[in-house]
Amino acid sequence: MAVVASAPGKVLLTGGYLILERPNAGIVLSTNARFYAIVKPLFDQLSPESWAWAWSDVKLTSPQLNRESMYKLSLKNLNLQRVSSSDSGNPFVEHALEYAVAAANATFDRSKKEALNKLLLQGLDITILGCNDFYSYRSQIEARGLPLTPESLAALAPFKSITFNAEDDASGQQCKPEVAKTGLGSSAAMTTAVVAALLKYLGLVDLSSSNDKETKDLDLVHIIAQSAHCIAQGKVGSGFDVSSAVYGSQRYVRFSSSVLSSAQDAARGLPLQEVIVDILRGNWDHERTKFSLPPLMTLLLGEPGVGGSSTPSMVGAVRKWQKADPQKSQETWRILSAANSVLETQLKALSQLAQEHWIAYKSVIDSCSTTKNEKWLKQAADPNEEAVAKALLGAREAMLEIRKHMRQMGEAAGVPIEPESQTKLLDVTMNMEGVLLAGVPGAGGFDAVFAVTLGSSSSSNLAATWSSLNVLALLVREDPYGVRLEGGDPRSREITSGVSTMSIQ
Ligand SMILES: Nc1ncnc2c1ncn2[C@@H]1O[C@H](COP(=O)(O)OP(=O)(O)OP(=O)(O)O)[C@@H](O)[C@H]1O
Ligand SMILES: C[C@@](O)(CCOP(=O)(O)O)CC(=O)O
Repeated sequence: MAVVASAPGKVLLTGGYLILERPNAGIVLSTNARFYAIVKPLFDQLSPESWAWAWSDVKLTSPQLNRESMYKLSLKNLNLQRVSSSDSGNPFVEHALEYAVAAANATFDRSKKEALNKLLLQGLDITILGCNDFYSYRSQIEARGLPLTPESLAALAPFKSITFNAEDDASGQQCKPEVAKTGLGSSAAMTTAVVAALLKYLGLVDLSSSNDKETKDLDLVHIIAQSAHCIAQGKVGSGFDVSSAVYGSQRYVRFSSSVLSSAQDAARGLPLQEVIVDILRGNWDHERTKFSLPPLMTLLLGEPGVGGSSTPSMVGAVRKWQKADPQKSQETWRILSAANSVLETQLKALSQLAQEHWIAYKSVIDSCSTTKNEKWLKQAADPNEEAVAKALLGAREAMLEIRKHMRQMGEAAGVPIEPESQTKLLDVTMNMEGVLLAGVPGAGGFDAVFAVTLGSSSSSNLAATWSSLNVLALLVREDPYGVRLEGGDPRSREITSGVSTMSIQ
């Protein structure tokens, strides 16, 4: 029987770079863009000779990249060996598989281990699929002469094939990733979906109910996915992307990287069976608290160019600057950290006001949705409305402060964190009626920008303005849910629900 799990992509609203160091926090919103993993047996029945086999056959298919790889998984030392492939493999899925099987092996008693071996001898057939929102389709839309609008995106066939970035960029722009992506964290969502589907398939987690057991299950998915993701990436990032893929929107403080030191040793030859025990027993000290946008606010993403930026090279440059100019960099980080906290506090205050004074809250949001920010305070008719308007303006001020110092950090480190073209776009965006905030998410650069709009009409107005500025408004919205089990293959769901009236193949 097939198991299908999915995990969401993310947008880091605050905390880019700072979140790499404890105890700095970041606000991360998960999205309705999801990555799916389908796991099923490769063979219908156990072959009569299979009892003598010391390996499991694994097939990994990535239809959007037109890739298929075959592996052998040693049942003795749990290592995965690629035996044939149309490409260079997928380190994220490969590590996810090794770690998930090792976790089952380390946890199960003898009889469960025998059942596990039998299941593995039936082989594993893994398919991975990412929603279109993870990837850039701008070039195809432009090439077909279609308008740069969300409607053109909605007309694309679901799970469309992915554009690779050209290796030699004619513009000479550095930092381009392998596939043309929007910056939603495809590798973290992919790793998390694969780990969840495998742990469920192997019988280590349940994931179908919401109780204490569910939290324990999610914690297990998290530590396995986080370890596999770091090792596959070859670096220990802050982990906000994996955490939001597992638990959904949240305020996040990173784990201490020492928890992964033994996994890093594994990359240098320590047996996986030993490493996994350390990972399972490790002191995972990350903090996560519930956070989502206040009511009547919409998260929007706009893609200003094609292909996005590669985070690791930007992080490297910022770290170099921190070493070269500790005094200035500490000062910038202090200001950024304070501004991040103010934005968080104002958004929390708005959620609170919505809860306690809904009528005043709704009335202010409605009137602000059609007016520019200079008028927001003047429109407030009583103290409660004034409190709402003040919190909205406080959030804007904090965002402007964050942008200013992120820009300065980029200039000092010599990397385009908020490059000039993005600054112009964000300024126009933040000055529109009904727009609360706009910024570059995460590490910044040329990935899609985000905006938070107020009320119902302002998001379509913003999409239309972006389109006139040659910016493609994506279909992505905030969706606070993390990893989950799915009822079936998402491709059959798309077909049966007859999603789009017209499909661009
Ligand atoms: N549908 C897919 N099938 C197989 N591999 C994929 C798929 N989508 C993305 N990948 C792989 O995932 C990796 C993307 O990782 P990378 O860290 O560059 O981007 P990201 O996780 O989206 O980063 P960001 O947080 O900046 O968005 C690439 O190696 C890419 O080949
Ligand atoms: C720069 C950094 O703080 C954020 C990167 O975010 P993103 O991948 O650009 O969304 C790196 C990290 O947190 O791992």
